[in-house]
Amino acid sequence: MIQIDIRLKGISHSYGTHKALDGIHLEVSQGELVALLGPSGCGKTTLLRIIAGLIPLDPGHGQIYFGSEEVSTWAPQKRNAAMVFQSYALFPHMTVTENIEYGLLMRKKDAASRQRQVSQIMEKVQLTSLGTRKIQELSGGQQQRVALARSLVVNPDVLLFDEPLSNLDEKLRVAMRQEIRSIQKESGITSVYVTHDQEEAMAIADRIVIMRDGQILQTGTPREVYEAPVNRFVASFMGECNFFEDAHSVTMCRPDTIRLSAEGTEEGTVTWIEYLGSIQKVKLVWHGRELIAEAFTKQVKDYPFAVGDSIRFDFNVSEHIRLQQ
Ligand SMILES: Nc1ncnc2c1ncn2[C@@H]1O[C@H](COP(=O)(O)OP(=O)(O)OP(=O)(O)O)[C@@H](O)[C@H]1O
Repeated sequence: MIQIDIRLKGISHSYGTHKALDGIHLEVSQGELVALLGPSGCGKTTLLRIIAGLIPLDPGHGQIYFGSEEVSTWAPQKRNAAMVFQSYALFPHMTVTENIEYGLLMRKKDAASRQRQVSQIMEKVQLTSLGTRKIQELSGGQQQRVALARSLVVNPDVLLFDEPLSNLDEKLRVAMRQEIRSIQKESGITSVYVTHDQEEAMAIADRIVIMRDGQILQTGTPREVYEAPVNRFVASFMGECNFFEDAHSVTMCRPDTIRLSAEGTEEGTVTWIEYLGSIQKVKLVWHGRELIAEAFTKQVKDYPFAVGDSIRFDFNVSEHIRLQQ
């Protein structure tokens, strides 16, 4: 297959007077999966729909390239991009096979190649045994798999995911995101994946794009945006943090870098404990300010504490991350 990259240059979009996207520059490499992550209303869906061609790009509001082709004004069908939605958008009265075959029929493929391509894809997403079932006879996870198969079968150059897992329960979401990740890697289709779930983005993406108010704040690998966030917003969006501020700078540390131990040189008072199985979250007051720490439950067994106790801990200031204000 031919792998293509996606390049977005200076994309802007307004709904009436509201500027939903403001000069977005982004490159997605061949075979890469990039997640667009940000709070509700930051412009993720608008950007995805512009890439798909479902929202036309106004003249002078940027350019979109798929490989060496500028596709900015192309109709959605011509772009050969497939979308996977949270609402599945399947035909309920048709069988699994018919749903998957639909895109090939529209492209006027002959019966033999339709059958071959449909059965290959059904095997890949483990639907072979469910081919004759109607959509309403499937679970949410199985329906999502049909949606994925239906997108893959037409051999798209680009896969666009719009919060595909948000209708599923937690366990299924985790299983499906691993499946999507491995199918995407195996097929090597350049992909953009919209989510507002930071953990999902970290698990699935090669790189994460953090957006706010129609702009990109940071782009990086999951590790980069978690461990080296550029500012407070990105730091907080990627996980809990303790901020330290003086007149000249802001630094932060993640809760797991505060080490609770009887030998610790600092001392605080425990105000709150959240038991989460293998780890426990602990709030403590230290020199009049609140810190959030995290400890492995097996370590807590060696150094037990309760709310109201005085607790010892260490944190290494040299490990703190310096932020732009
Ligand atoms: N059709 C529309 N008409 C007017 N405003 C819109 C329209 N669609 C989206 N918006 C506004 O544009 C901004 C960006 O919306 P968009 O749907 O792209 O955000 P999002 O990051 O995908 O949010 P969510 O996570 O809630 O889906 C929001 O402020 C939204 O209210």
